[in-house]
Amino acid sequence: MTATTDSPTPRTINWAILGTGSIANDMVQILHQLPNTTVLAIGSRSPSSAQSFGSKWNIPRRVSYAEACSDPDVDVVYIATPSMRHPDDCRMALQHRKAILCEKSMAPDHIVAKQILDAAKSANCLCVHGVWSRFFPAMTKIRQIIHSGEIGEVRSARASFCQNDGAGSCSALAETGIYCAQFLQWVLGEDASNYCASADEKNGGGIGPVVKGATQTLHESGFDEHVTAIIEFPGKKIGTFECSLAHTSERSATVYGTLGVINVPFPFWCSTQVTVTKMTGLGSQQWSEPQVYEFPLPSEIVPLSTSEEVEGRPQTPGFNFVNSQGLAYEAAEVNRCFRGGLIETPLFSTAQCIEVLRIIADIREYASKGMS
Ligand SMILES: NC(=O)C1=CN([C@@H]2O[C@H](COP(=O)(O)OP(=O)(O)OC[C@H]3O[C@@H](n4cnc5c(N)ncnc54)[C@H](OP(=O)(O)O)[C@@H]3O)[C@@H](O)[C@H]2O)C=CC1
Ligand SMILES: O=C1OC[C@@H](O)[C@H](O)[C@H]1O
Repeated sequence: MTATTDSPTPRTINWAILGTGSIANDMVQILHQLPNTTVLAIGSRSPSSAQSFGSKWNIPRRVSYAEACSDPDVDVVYIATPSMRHPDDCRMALQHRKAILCEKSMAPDHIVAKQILDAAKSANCLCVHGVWSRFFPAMTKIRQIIHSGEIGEVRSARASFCQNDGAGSCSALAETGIYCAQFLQWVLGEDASNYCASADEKNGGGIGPVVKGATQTLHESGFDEHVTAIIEFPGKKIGTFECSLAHTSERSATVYGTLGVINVPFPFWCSTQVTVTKMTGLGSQQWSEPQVYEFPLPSEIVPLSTSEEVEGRPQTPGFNFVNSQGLAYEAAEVNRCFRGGLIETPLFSTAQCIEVLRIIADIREYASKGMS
C-alpha cells in the first residue's frame, strides 16, 4: 500500500466537485490519481464553466450544484465553493444523503457547524471539514514528540499565517486563521470533547480554551483582515495567534516546552518537516543538534498537465497552492471513512471541528468588543 491507498480491496468511489475555482483545480488532479476513485460530476453555477472544467479534466457529468448533489451515482461531494456558501452547500448535499468533504471554513462558527454535523449524523452521512493540515503525517509526529516528553512539559505555542492575498474579499480568520486555531488546538488542547461539555460556560472558567485577548483590523468591506489573539488552554498553556490577508509573515508555528522547542517551518499548515531542538542546563544554554524529521509528499501524486485552453486562455499545468499533493492524505482518508461506513474521521473529529470553530468565533467576538 502507498500513502494514498487505504485498503487492499477497495470499492470505487464516485466524487462530485462543487465549484470550478483554484482549489477545485488542485483537488481534481489528486482525485484522478487516487486508486479506485472517479470524479464523476463537476457542478458549477454556470453551464459554460462546468463544460470547460469538465472538458479540461475529463469529467463526464457537467452539471449544476443541485444536479451534482442529487445524482444517485455520486457518493462524495467535495465542496470547493467560497466559505460563505459552505453551510448551504453542505445542507444541499446532505438533503441527498451524500458524504461531504467541505473546504475550510465549513461554517462561520461552531453553532452553524454543529447544525451541519448534527444533520449529517441524522442522515448517517460522513461529514469531513477539509482542514487538510490534520491529515499530514507531520501532524501525527508532532503529537508523538509532545507525548514522548522530549521537549519536557509543553507550556505554550504560536502560529502565524499572514499572506497578502485578497484582503476584503473574505475573512482572514476563516481563510488563514483557522489553520492557526487548529494547530494550537492540536498541540495545546486536551480531548476536544471536554470542551464541548463546557461550551455554554462562556465566562465560567470551563475546561476548554478561553480567549484572553484579541484585536483586529477590519477592511472597508467589513471583513477582518488582520487578527491577533491570546488563547489560554487547559493547564494554563498559552497559544499566540496571528492571521492576516493584508501583509506577510513567515507562516510557521512553534511549540515551546520546558526542555526544548518544536519548529514547524513554512508551510506549517501543510507541513513536511518538523524540527526538535532540546535546550537544557544553566540558562537553557545547552543546545542539542536539531533533530529534523522529514515527511515527503506522496511521490505517486504528480501535477497533471493539460493541453486544454479555457475560454481562449492557455492553462498553466500543475497546482495552484503549495504542497497540494498533500490533499491526497485528506481525500484518501475520506475514501477510507466512506468505505468503512464512518460518519466522522478520527483525524479531525466532530468535537475537534466544533472546538476549532468555537475558538475562531470567540476570537471574533472578543476582537469585536474591543472595537465598540
Ligand atoms: N485546502 C486548501 O489548500 C485551500 C482551500 N481553499 C478553500 O477553498 C474554497 C474555495 O477557494 P478558491 O478555490 O480559492 O476560490 P475560487 O474563487 O478560486 O473558486 C471558488 C469557486 O466557487 C464557485 N462560486 C460559487 N459562488 C461563488 C461566488 N459567490 N463567488 C465566487 N465563486 C463562487 C465558483 O465556481 P463556479 O462558478 O463554477 O460555480 C468559483 O470558481 C474556500 O473556502 C477556501 O478557503 C482555498 C485555497 C486552498
Ligand atoms: O487554504 C489555503 O488558503 C490559502 C493558501 O495560500 C493556502 O495555501 C491554502 O492552504
